[in-house]
Amino acid sequence: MPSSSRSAKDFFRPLAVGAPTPPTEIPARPSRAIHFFDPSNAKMAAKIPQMVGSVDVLLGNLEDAVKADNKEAAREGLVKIAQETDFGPTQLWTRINALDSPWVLDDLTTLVPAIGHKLDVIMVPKVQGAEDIHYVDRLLAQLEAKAGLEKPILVHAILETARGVANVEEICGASPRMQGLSLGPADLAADRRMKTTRVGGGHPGYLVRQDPDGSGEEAINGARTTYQQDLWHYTIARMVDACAMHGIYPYYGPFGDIADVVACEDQFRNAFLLGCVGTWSLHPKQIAIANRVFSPSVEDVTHARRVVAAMGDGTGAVMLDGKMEDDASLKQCLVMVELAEELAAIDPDLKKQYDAITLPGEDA
Ligand SMILES: CC(=O)SCCNC(=O)CCNC(=O)[C@H](O)C(C)(C)COP(=O)(O)OP(=O)(O)OC[C@H]1O[C@@H](n2cnc3c(N)ncnc32)[C@H](O)[C@@H]1OP(=O)(O)O
Ligand SMILES: CC(=O)C(=O)O
Ligand SMILES: [Mg+2]
Repeated sequence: MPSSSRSAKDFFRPLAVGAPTPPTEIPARPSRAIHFFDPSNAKMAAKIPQMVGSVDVLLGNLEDAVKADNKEAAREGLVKIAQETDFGPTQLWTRINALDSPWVLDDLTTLVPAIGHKLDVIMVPKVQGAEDIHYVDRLLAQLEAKAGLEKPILVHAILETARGVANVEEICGASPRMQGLSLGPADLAADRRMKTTRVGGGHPGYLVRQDPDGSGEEAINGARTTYQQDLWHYTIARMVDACAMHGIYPYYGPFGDIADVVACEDQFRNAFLLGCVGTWSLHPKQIAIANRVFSPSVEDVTHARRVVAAMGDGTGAVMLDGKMEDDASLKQCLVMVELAEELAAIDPDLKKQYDAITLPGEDA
């Protein structure tokens, strides 16, 4: 049951007369990389039409990282790009300004009538609780009705305040428009008064240390292995559970150390393994990393297909390569197989790789 003040029978009714009916299910559209661009930055904006087809989501950012003096130019720039570009299979998203900012009302009242028919998802920053989603939900319905839109615009919330994290389940269930959540590690760190100064990623001081080999000062000061820990594990795990419970999609967020492609890939992979479907890309070079990490490897798809084949009707237990497989490992393998199929449908390179897989006993 959605955590909404609306009754179950009203939950999927439009919130304004003439607005499109909200979805009862959120489609699983590939969104491995949500690529951010500043529509007020002429150099960046000029690159966007050429990026169509090479990235799953293009997101015109209007909030943080856009200078206050450029807020209007960013909004107008996004309208122009959206009107002039055929996005084909690539989704178009935007991140509006925060609900307590002086810009957000103009963001919504400009974008929905001008390009609402092209906008797939509106990302709302600094969401604190269901009340923020209810506000956006009603306003979007009114604007959609006025603009005569036929497809409802979906809503994505950024988890970047302590209150937002505490209310994560009610945020996910606040509206049938809810498409997903992203982690906002920079604002969240500030709001929690964490002692980091980075945009996402780890910290060398957040670690565990091997016990001393013996007792006394010499042992304590001796060589002891340390392991850096993931600062974001708890929040990502909460986000994944809340999203799964509500049938919506979790994403990692930004990785600000653009030069450190290795740690970026690790952070993305941790999120992928924990259940996230995608991440943000802040710079063109992060797109390839995200696409690689959030597409199951050929080895994983091969193994998953072998388990599916070995499990026959899907019940019972079998041994494969010395390991027990049963109904539950089959379900995990089906997650991989289905994701591979969804991605192959939009990514010809991946399709070629997955199509080339042959299982033992099959003809090559
Ligand atoms: C905490 C948060 O809220 S995170 C989300 C908000 N932040 C963002 O959206 C940041 C988006 N990204 C950016 O602003 C930029 O990538 C920066 C500032 C990080 C780096 O920008 P630059 O110093 O220009 O990077 P760099 O010199 O490597 O850029 C290479 C080229 O790629 C272009 N480019 C850089 N970032 C992007 C982008 N996100 N989209 C498209 N093109 C881009 C540059 O314009 C440049 O073009 P050129 O070769 O024609 O000169
Ligand atoms: C993603 C974001 O907005 C943040 O980390 O603050
Ligand atoms: Mg933020």
